[in-house]
Amino acid sequence: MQKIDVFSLFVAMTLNLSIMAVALPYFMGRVNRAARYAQTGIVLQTAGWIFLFSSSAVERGGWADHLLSTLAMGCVSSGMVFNAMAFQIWCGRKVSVRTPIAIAVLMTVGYSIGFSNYPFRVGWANALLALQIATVVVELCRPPKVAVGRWRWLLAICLSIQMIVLACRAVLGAFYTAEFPNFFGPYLVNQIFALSSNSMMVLSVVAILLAHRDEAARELERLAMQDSLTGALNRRAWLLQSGIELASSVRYRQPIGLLLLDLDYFKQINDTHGHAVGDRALQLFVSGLQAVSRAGDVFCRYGGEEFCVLLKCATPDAVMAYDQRMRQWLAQHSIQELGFELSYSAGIAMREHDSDSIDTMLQRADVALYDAKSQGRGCTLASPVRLSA
Ligand SMILES: Nc1nc2c(ncn2[C@@H]2O[C@H](COP(=O)(O)OP(=O)(O)OP(=O)(O)O)[C@@H](O)[C@H]2O)c(=O)[nH]1
Repeated sequence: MQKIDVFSLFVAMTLNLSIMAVALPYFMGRVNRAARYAQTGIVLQTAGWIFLFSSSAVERGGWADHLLSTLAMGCVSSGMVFNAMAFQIWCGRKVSVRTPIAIAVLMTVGYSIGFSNYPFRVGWANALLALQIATVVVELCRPPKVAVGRWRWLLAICLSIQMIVLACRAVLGAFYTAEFPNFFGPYLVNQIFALSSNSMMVLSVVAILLAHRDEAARELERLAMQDSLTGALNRRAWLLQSGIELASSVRYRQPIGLLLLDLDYFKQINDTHGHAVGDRALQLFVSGLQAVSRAGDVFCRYGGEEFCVLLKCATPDAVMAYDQRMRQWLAQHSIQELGFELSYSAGIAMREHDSDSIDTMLQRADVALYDAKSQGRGCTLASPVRLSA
């Protein structure tokens, strides 16, 4: 252990961090907010270490040492804030980093004020950095809001190790100053710190790349399931989910209904008001479906200006009630938001036999919809009976 050269280990780590700080943005290309935060975190950590090295090259305790060391503390702690923001987004949470920011400010200001007192500044900086990391570890251990991979535990372990070593350095620096007079000296805790910092840095970057890959996979899945204009499920995703719901309705002997809705004279809307207004009408229609849907109702943009809703545990009356709520919602909102009345025709199909599939129900709903169009539009039919107007 005596042969381990702390200074060289930290130089190697800073060099690797610097390469990463430059290479990651270049190789990751255009990335979203979380990855940008993580990259910024790495850049700040790198800057922190460079300042720390620079401070060891100037007169010890002088103004340059004071300035460079304070900048180092500010960069390292704010780097952790950016990392914390990235981790929160990757865990599907809202960004909330008031505590890590408060600790970063408190640590940097306290460090600068107490700079001339070595035991104080070492104890203070290391203890608060350990505390800041603890808040990030706690966040990582909370159940995430989206499905995330094992990178979360990898990061939690890496950060916990860093936190323990920092806490040890805080105690040694503050209370055993004579045996621990500087950062790069050949002391056991420095050697452990240098070794763990090196390996944890490599593992943390691996975890960050894994988190980024996870997020990209989630985004691809979302794009594959969602209609990009309206945010509603697309036909493929709806068919998948509807198949499952239909099977479950057979298994538990529950009624299930399907409503196929088609906007009236939509070509005319596009021709008269322009394509952008047509797009807004589609988005408004989906807002309406969202507003009137209840738990268990699954809707999608089936294609063009056609939408489909599957209503679980719904009798024909419940499907009609849904249709009425939607017509009321449109009557209240369309003129106000679009400047004209938006109406639709619809067809209803209930599951009649255990052997019914979504396809057969869609065919029946389509026949009813065709009849509704033929009868003048703006109404809902469940073939062969006209149910509403
Ligand atoms: N703005 C916009 N228009 C779309 C989109 N998708 C399909 N359309 C248009 O929707 C129109 C559908 O026209 P039709 O099938 O004749 O339907 P319609 O005019 O509503 O006629 P009826 O259904 O019989 O009342 C076409 O002009 C399509 O170009 C879209 O994403 N945005």
